[in-house]
Amino acid sequence: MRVPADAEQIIEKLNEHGFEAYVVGGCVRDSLLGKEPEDWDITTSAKPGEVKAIFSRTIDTGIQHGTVTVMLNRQGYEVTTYRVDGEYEDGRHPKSVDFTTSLLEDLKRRDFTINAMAYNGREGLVDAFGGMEDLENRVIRCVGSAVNRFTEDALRILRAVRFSAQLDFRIEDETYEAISLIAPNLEKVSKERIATELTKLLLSGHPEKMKRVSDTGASRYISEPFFKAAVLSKGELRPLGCLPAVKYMRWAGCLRREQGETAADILRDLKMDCDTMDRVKILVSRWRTPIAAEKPAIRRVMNQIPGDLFDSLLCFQEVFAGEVGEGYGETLKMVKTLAEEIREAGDPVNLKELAVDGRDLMAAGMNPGPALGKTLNALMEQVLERPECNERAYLLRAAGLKNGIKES
Ligand SMILES: Nc1ccn([C@@H]2O[C@H](COP(=O)(O)OP(=O)(O)OP(=O)(O)O)[C@@H](O)[C@H]2O)c(=O)n1
Repeated sequence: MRVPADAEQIIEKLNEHGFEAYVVGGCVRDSLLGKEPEDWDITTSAKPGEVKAIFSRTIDTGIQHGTVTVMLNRQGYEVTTYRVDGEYEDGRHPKSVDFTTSLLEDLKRRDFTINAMAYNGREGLVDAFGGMEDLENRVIRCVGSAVNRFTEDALRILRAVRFSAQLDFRIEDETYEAISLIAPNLEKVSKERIATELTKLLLSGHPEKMKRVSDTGASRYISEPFFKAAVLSKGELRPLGCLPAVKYMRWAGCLRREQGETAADILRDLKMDCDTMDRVKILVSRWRTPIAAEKPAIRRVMNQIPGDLFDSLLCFQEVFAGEVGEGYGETLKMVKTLAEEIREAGDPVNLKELAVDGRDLMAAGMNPGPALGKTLNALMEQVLERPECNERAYLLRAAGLKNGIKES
């Protein structure tokens, strides 16, 4: 396994001071799968205070959970003391923590065999629970008793489905059975943690595995409104994988049968960020409406939604073209070509690009107030229809104002 030089250095330094240290968890799993790990976590026999005494630059990112971040070459490495923990309170950290002096004890309390391997240059791979075999057989299996692992942290139920979707692994029988049994505990897990897992699942290569969550009955304890609204039939979920792996696109795909407002409410309940919520709302409320293959109609849509969302909308409609209407795929091709031409020509599609603004109208004699906004919108409407009208003198005349007052 190729461990980055910085992580090696941290392990060696801990060794020099008489402590054990290994890279552990997701980074070991991903390396063995030939993927580049996002971050390298280190587990050690050193207590947080001892870690801090050894390294010159550290941050107390989770000292109460035994985690100290060691900074090396502007990169942060989470160094966590061997621990055996109780309930989890967020994705990585338990509420309470008991330290242990044994690597095996630490590995034993981890969720899945594929996540319970450690490695260092001296000892090689430490794989006490058959993680490597499960990686080879493409299996998600809890370490030891699945009931116990899920009882320690019910979010692990969703993690099991999420890893099976990310890696395209099957869930081993005992683990699968324990899901239904412990699922009621999901009711106590915070919405934020749940939403993070659901997002990872939706962004995975197999978002259709979301169906697993309802098959096991776990959906009932997560978000009734979401699972009621979500398109969950396997065939209908599969196209989600054709959408770009962009958070709001995948959520919108899953909630596409809903009204925009309802979709937003569901996401609000899951404590989703506002930007995602707004984008999902726009996509969900607009995607079923076909766009006519005519430039004014296209410019109007460009005017109505934020710039970067226009392409997302077309992409979304492309994936679900059959659901928009028969033959819509062909129309969409023309829409795309015309949209390209609109952009190349630099046609004005929003108020900022209009050749007059509120100040121009006031300088030409208009009083401030709602009428001014209405006039600007009416002028915009004209320009969306005929972009060649986007000329100051023409627009002022069209607004019923005398041209040139501003200059005089
Ligand atoms: N509820 C949890 C969360 C984490 N872990 C352990 O902590 C490691 C790191 O957790 P995390 O960073 O959340 O997951 P990764 O496995 O690294 O995967 P990803 O980064 O894709 O979430 C996991 O590999 C696993 O050993 C666990 O046992 N139970």
